[in-house]
Amino acid sequence: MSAVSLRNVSFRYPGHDNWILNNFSLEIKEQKVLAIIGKSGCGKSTLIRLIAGLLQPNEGIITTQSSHQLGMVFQDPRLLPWKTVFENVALPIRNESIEYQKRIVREVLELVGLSHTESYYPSELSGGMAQRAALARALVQSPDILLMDEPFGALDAITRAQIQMDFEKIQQTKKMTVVLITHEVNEAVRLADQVLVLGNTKILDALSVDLPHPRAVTDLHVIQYAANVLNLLTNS
Ligand SMILES: Nc1ncnc2c1ncn2[C@@H]1O[C@H](COP(=O)(O)OP(=O)(O)OP(=O)(O)O)[C@@H](O)[C@H]1O
Repeated sequence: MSAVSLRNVSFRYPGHDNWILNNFSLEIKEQKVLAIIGKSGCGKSTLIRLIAGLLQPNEGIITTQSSHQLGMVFQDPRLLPWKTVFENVALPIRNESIEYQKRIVREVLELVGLSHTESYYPSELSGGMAQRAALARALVQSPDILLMDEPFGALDAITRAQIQMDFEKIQQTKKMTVVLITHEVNEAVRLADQVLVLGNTKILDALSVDLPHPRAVTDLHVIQYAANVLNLLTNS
């Protein structure tokens, strides 16, 4: 079953001649992680903005199952500096009762390993902690679909590996439909069920990653899949 479906979608930015997507079709399967990888400027962020409904296609149809709740995580955490971690994470549910906010925010903060930072301000967080807070803010509405645009791209290698491992665990419990944009082949293979290689205006290749979770980047099978993706990418 598809959570999101794109049928013959074409898109170009207003005032620009070049098509970013041209007659593009894609089925995003429910509860699976789809990683999108591709050269800089090929249209990955544009694709995610179209799925989020932040941009409208010039042609074609994008359908998201109507009951689905969308969450988004960007490369930068985009926390409000004058609000505490609790208040930032609670923002999407600020109209709910305080009791409800407390219960849910504490639940997601625990999930991302930030229980101790409830009253911190963003300036008191490390880059990895801030990104965890951004993830918590996206999880607070229990999204069925999580759109992630290079969510761990600005983090150092060790922090990134830790947050990937935690995200893998969260995904194993929550079973969201995830679209993950990444430049990191290892990250794609570690987290995704399917890796798409995007080229100018179209999908160049797709690879299913048929390995059990949790996956270690040092696992020989993971290394083999990563080599295959790298191969597709360099030949694209
Ligand atoms: N608001 C905009 N107006 C006009 N053109 C844009 C706009 N945003 C992006 N583009 C162009 O669309 C193309 C695709 O951009 P997009 O950001 O989707 O690529 P990307 O694959 O996500 O790149 P990167 O990996 O570098 O983040 C690029 O040529 C870019 O210059």
